[in-house]
Amino acid sequence: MIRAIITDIEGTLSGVSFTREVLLPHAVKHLPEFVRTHRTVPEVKRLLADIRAYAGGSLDDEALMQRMVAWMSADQKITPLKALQGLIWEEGYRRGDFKGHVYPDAVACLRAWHDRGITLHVFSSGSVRAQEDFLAHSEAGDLRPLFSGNFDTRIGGKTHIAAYKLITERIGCAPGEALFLCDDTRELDAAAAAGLRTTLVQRQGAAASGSHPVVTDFHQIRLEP
Ligand SMILES: CSCCC(=O)C(=O)COP(=O)(O)O
Ligand SMILES: [Mg+2]
Repeated sequence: MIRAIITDIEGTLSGVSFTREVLLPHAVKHLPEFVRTHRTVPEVKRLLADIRAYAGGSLDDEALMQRMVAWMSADQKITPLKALQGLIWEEGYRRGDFKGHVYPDAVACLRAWHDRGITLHVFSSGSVRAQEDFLAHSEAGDLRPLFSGNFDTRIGGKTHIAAYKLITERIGCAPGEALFLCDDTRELDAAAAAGLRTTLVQRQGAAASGSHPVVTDFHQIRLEP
């Protein structure tokens, strides 16, 4: 029996184009000004130091800025970079520059599963803070009350089996009682290896499936074995 559902965001609950065409360009555009005005804020200072270390440690400020822009433009999922993006997006959501895109079928099913007593969780490369802002400012309103927990790559990489074991431990269910919904087969493979049930969400209806059940819409998701 499924007691917990864990969902990815980009490509699953939300369109890839929202990240690529709205969020990432926003972060790239506002990065220089954000760094200039926040570089002494302890959290930002620590994230910049972590990103510089990830880049090899030797880049000067200008080179680091160029590297961050290149990584963001390529949607690189680097944990401290994702955390920095989350801080930049927070201001964008607050100003009303955009709302989080969510597929209506996903919202309807999440509400129904929540009403049935299934707990809902997010596991995304976006930082927990970015996830919460996305849910709070979604096109369908504030979705945070539906969710019992959020996880980002600080718990482990999304292709790492250990991350899924830790998540189910934190949720307090057996791996086999959790269903992971995602658009990335490598992430689903890791979840399945950890013992979770899995479903591949292919919003574009593409062909590749492998060993995971495939849906194009949340209404097609089966919770029964
Ligand atoms: C709310 S996070 C915005 C999307 C994002 O930046 C991201 O990296 C999502 O990746 P996912 O793991 O959800 O595919
Ligand atoms: Mg995804």
